[in-house]
Amino acid sequence: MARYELVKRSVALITLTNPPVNALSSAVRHAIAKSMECALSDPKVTAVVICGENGSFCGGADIREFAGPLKGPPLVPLLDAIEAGEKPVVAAIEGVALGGGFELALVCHYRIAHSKARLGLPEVTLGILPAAGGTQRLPRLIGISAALELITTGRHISAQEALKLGIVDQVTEQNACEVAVEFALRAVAKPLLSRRVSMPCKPREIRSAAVMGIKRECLHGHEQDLGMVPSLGTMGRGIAVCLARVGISVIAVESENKLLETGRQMVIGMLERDAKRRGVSASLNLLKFTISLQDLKDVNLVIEAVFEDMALKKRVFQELSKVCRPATLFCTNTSGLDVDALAGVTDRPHLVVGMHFFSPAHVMKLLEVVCGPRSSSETIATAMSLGKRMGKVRVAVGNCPGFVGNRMLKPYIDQATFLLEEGDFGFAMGVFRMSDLAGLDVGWRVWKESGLTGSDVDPENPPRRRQGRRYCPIPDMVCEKGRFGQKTGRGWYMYDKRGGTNAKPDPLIQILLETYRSKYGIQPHNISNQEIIERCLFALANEGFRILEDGIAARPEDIDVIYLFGYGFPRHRGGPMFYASMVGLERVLERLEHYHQAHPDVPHLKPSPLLKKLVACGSPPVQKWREHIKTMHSHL
Ligand SMILES: CC(C)(COP(=O)(O)OP(=O)(O)OC[C@H]1O[C@@H](n2cnc3c(N)ncnc32)[C@H](O)[C@@H]1OP(=O)(O)O)[C@@H](O)C(=O)NCCC(=O)NCCSC(=O)/C=C/CCCCCCCCCCCCC(=O)O
Repeated sequence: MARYELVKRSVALITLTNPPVNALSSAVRHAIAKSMECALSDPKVTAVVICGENGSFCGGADIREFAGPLKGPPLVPLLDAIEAGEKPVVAAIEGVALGGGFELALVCHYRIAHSKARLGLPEVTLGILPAAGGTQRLPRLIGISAALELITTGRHISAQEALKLGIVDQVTEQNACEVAVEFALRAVAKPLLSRRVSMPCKPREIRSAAVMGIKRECLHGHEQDLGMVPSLGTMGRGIAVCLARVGISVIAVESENKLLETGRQMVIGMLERDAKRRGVSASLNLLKFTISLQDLKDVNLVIEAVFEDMALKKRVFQELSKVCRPATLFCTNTSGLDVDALAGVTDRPHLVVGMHFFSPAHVMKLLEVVCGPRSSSETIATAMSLGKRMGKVRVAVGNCPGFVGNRMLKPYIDQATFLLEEGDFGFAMGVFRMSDLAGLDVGWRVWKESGLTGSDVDPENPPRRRQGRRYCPIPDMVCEKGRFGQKTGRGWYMYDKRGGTNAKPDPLIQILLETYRSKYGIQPHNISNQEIIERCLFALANEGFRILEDGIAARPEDIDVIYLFGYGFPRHRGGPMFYASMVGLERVLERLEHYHQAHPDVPHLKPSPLLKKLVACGSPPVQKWREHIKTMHSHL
């Protein structure tokens, strides 16, 4: 009922032999179980291929046995054992893989299909469910909506459709079995964890973590450890508190005893206040403070929270690679830098992931887990699970400048400053308060690094244009006056003291604006509330559509969660993407087209192709947008 042979010296070839369609009769199930046992226990065997005789993989349950009592080995444990095995198993699908046959293919770690093959779960046509794992594995492999459609219709799909959906790994015109054998040989050294469809990648248990921060001004310092001074900054302190209060032992890194003592007292104070509020005792025994990087040699995971500077972060990661165990995970707390570039300087790019905490880290709920192209599934799962343990709302996002939240801020802030330049709406908009809170120097530094402002800009360049598009230099002018927001007591608003939160309009900003407008001959005009809202929020959502197209966020709901929990988007509006759907995608498109026509030098106002596509498809509800997105990131 199944033939077992060794091919290419190391591949166990299991051929189902139950004509006419190699259905899973009791004898076939028995033979598969025996063959798998042989293959897994034979040291000569490094990989397995399962195929069917006479050009048919497997037609599912043997309908000839339906009339009698159920007998023979149950299918589910057999399939689970194939999937859990430590040797790669490849399904070579010719003819049909239906019902239990398809479920057998789903437990194999790879699937090769002949171009004429057909796959499907026809159980519904028999009045039953694909209960040998089909209802669980298929949605995990291709997503709930695509799987539901196949399960509830029972329709057969072609090999080409299966490839498009991500069910098979390769379609071939040649002998599928021969192709699968070659494929299996190449799969031998590869990790199997992420290929087991039913098992979401298991996160590692994190018992000890290190948090390190380094002050910006120490970038060019000359301390012994890193050639710079580690310091427990605001983010580092917040992260250390989050870790300790959920029972993870923390080593906090400092560079000198004075800074160490200050950081220690602040973290302990925060933990004690937190414990008092929650009526528990503070877990101070979990904390260790050190000035020696060598103390990190045994930790499971490091969260680097140094100043937002690529060169500095790279140096830190190079040093950490030398000190830490090869299996230690490296997380970078960055609000927008390239996680993969950092991974590239380490000896373990697959163990590097971004953890974008929001300040103050022990209060703010949101955590963007930034998946670099080389971050392994286990690394991502560990960061997600650690975030869960820390009580965070976690969203896995892709790696691009600013990730999701901060990338979307750019068009939003741009619109707010253009509106400020053009018109007279006072300072009623949240974006200016938010910028003062975050620190105006943060964006200023990013614009400088990207050549939008600063000494790299050609003096001949028109002041209100950069890189071929409209630019508003007013934020630079504010920063040039040393007005960095709340922390300096002056920004877009004035505050009663440094670090004060009581914002008042500042007549000096009004004067700055008037001088600026008269210099450039700008006639201020009244701008309606509607235009302010539309330009800011539709530009924000438009970037969200681009993020979805680029595969940086897996679904619109993720973007909404980021904006609700990290950026204070009004809850009752549901987030920028839901808001756009409530306004009506047609209306959003029409207004963006209108504003882009009026401001052709602002590319962010140009409607994104996905928005246009959704409108062309009749503006489906948010939950259905995913079906119209081409790029899918399997690890998000
Ligand atoms: C598409 C087809 C496969 C082929 O179509 P076509 O090319 O047009 O040819 P046909 O003329 O239709 O068929 C050719 C011949 O093949 C026979 N045939 C087809 N399918 C089967 C089959 N599944 N079993 C047996 N024989 C089959 C057909 O009768 C023809 O024969 P003949 O020439 O007339 O002699 C098409 O045929 C097709 O669509 N087939 C049906 C596919 C199907 O519905 N499959 C079943 C789906 S349900 C399923 O798979 C469920 C799986 C659950 C697990 C099953 C395992 C059993 C577990 C029980 C264990 C319990 C033990 C418990 C013990 C304990 O715990 O105590």
